[in-house]
Amino acid sequence: MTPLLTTKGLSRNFGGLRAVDGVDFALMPGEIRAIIGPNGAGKTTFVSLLSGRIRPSSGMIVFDGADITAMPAYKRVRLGVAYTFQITSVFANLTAFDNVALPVQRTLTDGRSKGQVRSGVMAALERTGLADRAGTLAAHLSYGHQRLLEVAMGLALKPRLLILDEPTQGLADGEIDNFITLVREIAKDATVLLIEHNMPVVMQLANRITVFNSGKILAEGTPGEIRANRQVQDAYLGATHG
Ligand SMILES: Nc1ncnc2c1ncn2[C@@H]1O[C@H](COP(=O)(O)OP(=O)(O)OP(=O)(O)O)[C@@H](O)[C@H]1O
Repeated sequence: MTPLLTTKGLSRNFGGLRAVDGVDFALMPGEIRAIIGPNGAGKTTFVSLLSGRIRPSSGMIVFDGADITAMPAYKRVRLGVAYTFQITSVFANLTAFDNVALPVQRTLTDGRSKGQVRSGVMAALERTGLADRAGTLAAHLSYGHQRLLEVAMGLALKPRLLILDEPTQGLADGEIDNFITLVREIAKDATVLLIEHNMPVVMQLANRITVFNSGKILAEGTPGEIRANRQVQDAYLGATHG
């Protein structure tokens, strides 16, 4: 199988700091990949490079066989790379429906109709369980529902790769269970890359886990392999699960 996305020697410096340092990475189509690692390990910088939100200092990014290293973010969105954190800041004064209508309209480049927008919006709201909140102002949604609305906005772009940055942060336990179900559902027709600090979520959801430390990949493997990895325990898991 050919990877959906690869990086070669991907690096990003901030002044003298190598936030991402020579990363070789490959993501297979259809997988759910979690990125974990201590604070400041370079996780957000890495996914920001993939989405085009920031530019690499050196290295290369290939998506579906095309070199996208120099491609602006909006073109990557058209290719199917959606980064919720970047694209989908929820507008508090718009309804859930109108928030999702924004990315739906972006996907309908030629000849959009009201009916097409409506069905695209409702499909994304239904998948995230927000259909009955369509008319609610985003500001009046619970925090958990606002996070789900971000996912709905990402889904509305019909991504082939959906990148989620700490999607369960601030969710209640019951909402986390629903979120796990939702991501499994999304992964039936997309590849999912998520940065996640909640270890039970990572262990349940991920097919494979990539561990970042000091801008580099420290380890990669199945949840079982990562749990058993001494270096990972020392650098990260030990610190959070004493
Ligand atoms: N725009 C920036 N300017 C300067 N330094 C930055 C910038 N963005 C990130 N950094 C630095 O790069 C390093 C990696 O940060 P990054 O946010 O990618 O880590 P992270 O693994 O996502 O951390 P966290 O889990 O805390 O979100 C950190 O030392 C951070 O301070």
